[in-house]
Amino acid sequence: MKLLVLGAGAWGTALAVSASARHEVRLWLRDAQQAQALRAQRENSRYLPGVVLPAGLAVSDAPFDELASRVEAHDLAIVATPMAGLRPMLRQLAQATVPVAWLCKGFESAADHPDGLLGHEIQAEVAPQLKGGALSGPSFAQEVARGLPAALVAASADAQVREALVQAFHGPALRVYANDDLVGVEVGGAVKNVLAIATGLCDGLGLGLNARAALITRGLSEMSRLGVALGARADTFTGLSGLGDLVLTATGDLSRNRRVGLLLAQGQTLEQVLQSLGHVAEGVYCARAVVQRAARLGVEMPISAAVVALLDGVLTPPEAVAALMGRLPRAETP
Ligand SMILES: NC(=O)C1=CN([C@@H]2O[C@H](COP(=O)(O)OP(=O)(O)OC[C@H]3O[C@@H](n4cnc5c(N)ncnc54)[C@H](O)[C@@H]3O)[C@@H](O)[C@H]2O)C=CC1
Ligand SMILES: O=C(CO)COP(=O)(O)O
Repeated sequence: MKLLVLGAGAWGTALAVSASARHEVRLWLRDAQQAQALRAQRENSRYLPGVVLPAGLAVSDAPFDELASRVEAHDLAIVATPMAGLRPMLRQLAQATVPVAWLCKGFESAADHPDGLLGHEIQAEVAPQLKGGALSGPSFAQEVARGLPAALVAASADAQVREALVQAFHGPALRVYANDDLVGVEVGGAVKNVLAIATGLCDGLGLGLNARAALITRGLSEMSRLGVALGARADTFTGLSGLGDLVLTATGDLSRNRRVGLLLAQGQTLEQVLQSLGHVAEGVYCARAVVQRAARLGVEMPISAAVVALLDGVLTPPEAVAALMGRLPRAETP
């Protein structure tokens, strides 16, 4: 297959490296200088240091407005930008006839769009003809790039997109499962980032393993409630993009979202935390949209709401914990 990966952060680069073993892959960057550095060093030292780019992996810095025509020379295009770049990219690719899948996990930030849309909702607005879908699931870029085993989920309402993703990325170290519940897969990928901030905070404050297990379990419950209200299937949330990615991101120290919580617990300001990360932490940008969409649907999301209050500086870390622990007793609902 011929694959075009649009965006060379940690995850786009890792997947391009992984797929290069079996396919012809072109990795596109918007920054010509960075592209030149990748070609010269055969390494993405800014976003994925220590991983050699295979000789067969091509690096492109074609102008953004030429992407629409260039994409047609490929069998599949992967949008590997953060959520903030998805809308402009899908608008650019709106006429593409080849399948297009995105990797970003989030709701569009309330700062970028008042409705806080998921990827497939953005697509419906700006590229309704496109054959679109999402590749998600528990997968730290550094491990996938090193060829360690992982399992992903290829989600789309369109079987052609699911099949293209499986054909492109399923291999000896990556299992790719198909799922037609795109809403559920996207909600799982988005909400787990917000919950990972909460779990990082919990661990950073030294609240113990019991508290962490409670947060993950009740977090999964609020993720599923929102997803089902948005039209997802409940069982998607016990799958790779729900429970799977929640466990990985909430407990794995490679997670940038978890790190946000850990560093806030140490007393750093959000600005200091974001400066030190050097990568995107989508939970920071979409937490407010998660809570606002939930509120419009009458869905209670107390953990996510506490994260928003923390990020806004309305509550300190101990106050956020007190707000959650001080809630009235209630029946355990899934
Ligand atoms: N790193 C990981 O292990 C995984 C990341 N993801 C998701 O993939 C998406 C990208 O994450 P990473 O590659 O890790 O991010 P990163 O922070 O490593 O790199 C971001 C890349 O996007 C580019 N970029 C930033 N803003 C942009 C914009 N507005 N338009 C176009 N390009 C833009 C940057 O130049 C950089 O190349 C995120 O939504 C993340 O949640 C999903 C699975 C695993
Ligand atoms: O989505 C991820 C793993 O599946 C990466 O999580 P972070 O963005 O928190 O690093």
